[in-house]
Amino acid sequence: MKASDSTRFITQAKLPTAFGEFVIHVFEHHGQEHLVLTQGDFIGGEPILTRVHSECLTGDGLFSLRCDCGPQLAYAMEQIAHEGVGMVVYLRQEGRGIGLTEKIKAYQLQDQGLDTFDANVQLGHLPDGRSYDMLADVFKHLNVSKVKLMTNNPDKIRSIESQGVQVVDRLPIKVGHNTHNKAYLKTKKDRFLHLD
Ligand SMILES: Nc1nc2c(ncn2[C@@H]2O[C@H](COP(=O)(O)OP(=O)(O)OP(=O)(O)O)[C@@H](O)[C@H]2O)c(=O)[nH]1
Ligand SMILES: [Zn+2]
Repeated sequence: MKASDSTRFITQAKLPTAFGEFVIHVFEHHGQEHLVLTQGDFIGGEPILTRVHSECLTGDGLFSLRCDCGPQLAYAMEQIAHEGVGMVVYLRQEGRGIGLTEKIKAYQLQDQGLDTFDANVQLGHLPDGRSYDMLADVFKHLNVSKVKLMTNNPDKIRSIESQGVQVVDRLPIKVGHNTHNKAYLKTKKDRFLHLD
């Protein structure tokens, strides 16, 4: 790995939240900031309850019902607080890596009848343009080698394992279903092969 490919730890601070006190860690990879919220002490070798969450400004910050991101994030933080130990890796990969403006363009195409997969393709993007390469250094910095991963996305599990981190358990995360995101969630199962 070239030095420029590595993920650098920048700083950390306390972050009191509605779900208890976390520590927020800032990392930098290719000029992009990524965040990790941790709670509790990580004991080397213990599997850590983990959510690897992709940025969704509309869902995480603006209460959008088009997706399930906001409730998934809240659920993950709640579960971590319940366990007392865990982390949310918050990757700044808005719109599955295509960015906010392109995601809203994809929404416009979905308003016209395309599904989320085809909308990305029509705009000239991969259906899912995310990469998880930055995670190896992040996990190493935090001394995490095993995770209990909250996800329905099989790609995410494979990508994380390819970074040398063992996914010892996969915990489904099924919250935030509503009438507006019914088709979106069906497409995730049918075309992105998301798990139950
Ligand atoms: N391009 C695009 N991105 C979207 C759309 N809806 C949500 N996103 C983005 O998708 C990402 C979340 O991906 P999801 O497929 O919901 O979930 P996941 O992270 O793959 O899987 P889980 O771990 O099970 O939640 C976020 O970056 C959102 O901004 C959409 O219609 N088009
Ligand atoms: Zn979302």
